[in-house]
This record gives sequence, structure tokens and C-alpha cells, in this order.
Amino acid sequence: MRCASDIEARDVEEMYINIDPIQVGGRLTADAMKAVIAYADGYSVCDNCRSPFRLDYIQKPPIAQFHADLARWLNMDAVRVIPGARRGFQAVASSLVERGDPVILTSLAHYTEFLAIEEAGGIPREIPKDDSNRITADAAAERIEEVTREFSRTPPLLFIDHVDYQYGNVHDVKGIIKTAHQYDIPALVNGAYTVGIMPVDGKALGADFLVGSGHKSMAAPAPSGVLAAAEEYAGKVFRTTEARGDLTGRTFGIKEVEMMGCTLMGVTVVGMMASFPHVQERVNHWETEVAHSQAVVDGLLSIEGTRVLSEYPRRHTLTRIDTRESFDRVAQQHKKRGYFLSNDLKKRGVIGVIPGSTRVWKFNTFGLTEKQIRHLSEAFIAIARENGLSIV
Ligand SMILES: Cc1ncc(COP(=O)(O)O)c(C=O)c1O
Repeated sequence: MRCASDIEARDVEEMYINIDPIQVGGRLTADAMKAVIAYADGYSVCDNCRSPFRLDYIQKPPIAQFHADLARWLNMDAVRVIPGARRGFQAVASSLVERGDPVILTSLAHYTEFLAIEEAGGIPREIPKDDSNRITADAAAERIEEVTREFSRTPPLLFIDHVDYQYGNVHDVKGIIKTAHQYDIPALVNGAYTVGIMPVDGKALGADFLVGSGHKSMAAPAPSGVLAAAEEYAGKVFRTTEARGDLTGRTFGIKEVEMMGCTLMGVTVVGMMASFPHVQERVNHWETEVAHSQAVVDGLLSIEGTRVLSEYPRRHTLTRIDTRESFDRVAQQHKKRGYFLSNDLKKRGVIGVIPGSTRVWKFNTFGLTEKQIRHLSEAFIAIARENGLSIV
């Protein structure tokens, strides 16, 4: 139950344009809000759990169908809903990595990938980014060769972030996976910033595993996410207790080991399901989202001294910007110091910039309307002008 002050905080947020870099793809749809209320009890989806006793077989509400639809939509062979992308990394690392194995990820990988590797006893080795903050297939090949020499064995897994959380850059996932496959290394695609906001085709990318985050990019309640696998690896990551022939004593039939028996229950799964038709529809407007992102970045770049650190032109809505030579110069003289920017933005109806961030920071324009995009761009320019910065 939300307390009164939380509800107030939420209502205030709904009156603003929120450009928080990590929140925008996760905001619930009205249908998800309704579903959350209807299914608030923890076991609410389990009333019709009949043999086989596993959550992803439940017909009413149509959780089984949701799994099939998700797999088709992602173009992957098998799918489970999970409590956050990180649990997908954990399940895959735990299934494929042995103690002491090197595991490849990148210098732009999310920390939860490191944790998954560490928990499995693996040793992370990073592919470095290039000067334009991109991960390339050539750099992947070079690193795989080095690591294989260092450990005298091939890494059992490679993680690649489809779009990274630092720059919002779109990496050559297809090329990197092709390279990994040349060394017989399966690849996990971290789609935390792609699945649910832009079209993603797992088979076209060559993904062995594809992971998404519900609360980050699928308009779903936290903690939620999706783990999809290609046929070749589905039996391994979704192995059941009965698959092991050597166990004696009690076993638990079709309960999946990595999923701890059953996956998402109640609010999280029905919230995801209720938003799914909207999510499927919204990815079709990705080009418009990118054009919006570009318009705001261009507005910011018209302010003298501002630099974009993400790839340009933009191919995503998450952008890293350097305003040390623009807004931060103002901040040095301003009575509110570094807080002036978030303060002035809030007066103009914009929230989501961390108070005090006037140096290097990130924002995300996903989901804003044309009018909001114009307003946002004009707000940045107006604040710059009012504080003596020139517009070029
Ligand atoms: C790139 C990236 N990957 C993975 C995660 C973890 O996602 P989740 O919170 O769904 O476990 C996050 C966010 O925290 C992220 O930004």
C-alpha cells in the first residue's frame, strides 16, 4: 500500500517532464496500474495453477500465452520472466561458468554482470572501448585471443550490452557475437536499454541469451525482467530438478533450478503482461524517439561550450553530455552554485537531472511528446541565455 506522501510525490512527478536517465522506459502504463491493484496479493496468479505446477504453465491469467508471445516477439526459442535483468545474468553465469573460468564482458558493462560472474566463481576480463566509446568486433577478437592465452582455455561466456548505460551508444552486437561464435563462445545480450523501447530481434543478432529489464524498459513494476534463450542453451539454463539422473532422495520434478522453482508472481508478472501490448506497439515508433533525442541534443549543442560525449548523430534516447564549459561555468558564479540548473529546470517543469549535476551528466528523452521535446530544448536554451551563455 502506498502511503499518502508517496502518492503525493507521484502526483507531482506526473505534472513534470521527467528526463531521469534510468526511469523513463519503466514507467507503468495505466493498464499496468490497474492490473497491479487487481493482483496485489502475492499469490493472486496462483489460484489456477494446475498440473504441471509451474508458473509459466498457468493459463488464467494467461501467463503461459504471455511466455509464448514474448518468445515470438523477441525472436528467441524459450523465455522466462525473472526478477530483474541481473537475475538473468546470474542464471546464465551459474549455468555456464565454472570456478576459475575467464568470462568476457566490456569496459561499458553494467556492474551486475560482474556480480553474476563473481558469484559463479568466474574471472571477468573486459574488452576495452575505443576512442569513440564503442565496443568493436575487432577489439572483442583481440581480447578473446589474449584471455584464451592467459588462461589456456576458451571463455565459456561473453556478455555484451546492446546499448550501454554510460553513453547510450548502440554497439555492433551482431559483429561481436559473430566473433564470439568463431571461438565457440556463447553470447548474452544485455538488452536492459533496448528490449521494450526499440525493436530487438534475438536471432538476427545471433544471441544465445537475451536479457531485458521490466522496470527499466518494459513499463513494468520492479523487480521484473525477461531471460530468453536459444534452443541450444534453453535446456541448460532452464534445467529442471528431474533432468539430473544422479540425485537420490527428494526431487521436485519440473521445477527449474535457476528459476528457484517459480518465477515472477502477482503484481510484477501481471504488470508486465498488462503493459505488453503497449510495449509491442511503442517500439514501432523508435525512429521518432531517436529524432526527438537528436533534437534535444542539437538544442544543447547550440549552447556555447556544451559537448556531447555519446555517439553523434544519436541512435538512442539516453545521452551523456559535458557541460563543464557551459552550465558549470555559470554554476561557479551563481548563488545556488551547481544546484541552479536542476532548480531552473524544475521551475520550467523539467525534473530528473540530479541536483548539483552541471558537469558531466546523462538524460533520457524516451516517451516524451513532440511538444514536450520542444519545451525541453527551449528550456535549456532559455536557461543558458538568461545566465549569459551565447547560443551559436
Ligand atoms: C545496463 C544495465 N544492465 C542491467 C541492469 C540491471 O537491471 P535490473 O535492475 O533489471 O536487474 C541495469 C540497471 O540497473 C542497467 O543499466
